Amino acid sequence: MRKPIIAGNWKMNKLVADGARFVVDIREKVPSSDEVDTVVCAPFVHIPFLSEAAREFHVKIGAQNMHYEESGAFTGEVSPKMLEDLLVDYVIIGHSERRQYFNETDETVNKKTLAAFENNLLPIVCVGESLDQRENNETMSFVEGQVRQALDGLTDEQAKQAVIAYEPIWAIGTGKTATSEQANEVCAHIRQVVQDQFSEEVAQEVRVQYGGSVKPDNIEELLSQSDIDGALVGGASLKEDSFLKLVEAGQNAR
Ligand SMILES: O=C(CO)COP(=O)(O)O
Repeated sequence: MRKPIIAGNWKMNKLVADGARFVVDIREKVPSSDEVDTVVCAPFVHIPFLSEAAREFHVKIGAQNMHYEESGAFTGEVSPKMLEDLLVDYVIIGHSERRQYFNETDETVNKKTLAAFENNLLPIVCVGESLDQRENNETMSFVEGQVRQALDGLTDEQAKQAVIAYEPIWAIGTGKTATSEQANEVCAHIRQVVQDQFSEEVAQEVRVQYGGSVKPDNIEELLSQSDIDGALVGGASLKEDSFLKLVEAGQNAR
């Protein structure tokens, strides 16, 4: 049985004091990580405080990006070693906003995914098609290509621990959620791709999240699907009460 994983992606929101208040407010209300993994993916400037505030509680802290090199002349970048040093647990890799606005490619996504494991970070690898691709029936082949390239070179043990977030671009921040059947169909396909690339055992363990306009009132339906193991949530993760409802749905989904 795969443990549900609910991750909030704050994107470029919240000042440090607001982020700090958020985690201090929720940390005692978050259920045990035996039941559900609860992750807050915050901008880098929040991370030193948040990882300290979350320690000894069941909130895990994630970054939203990183470089793949451990150090060097890469002005403005943050390395996986730096995140490991701050006891960060997860890192989002290849979010569609990074692919769209910051030249993230399948090749850099792969390098970052490998670098995450080398530095004791768990990657949340984002994949998903555009509206054009969906309308042209390219969803399955496009997502398959993204998954294969992202996970290329991982060992079976690493692939089992990876999290893959299926986020159709047309459903992000638009209020348009994929129907739970549409989302499940692609998540099941992703699992099949992982099975072909690695093994059935890996495919049964890898966790696949759905992301794109997930809210307290649609999450239960999404998590009731056979191949959706969690959610990666933007807008609805920014308020404490709404985020806690999402986490509660994750806890009840087991
Ligand atoms: O991009 C997302 C999470 O990474 C989804 O964002 P929304 O939940 O705001 O649609």
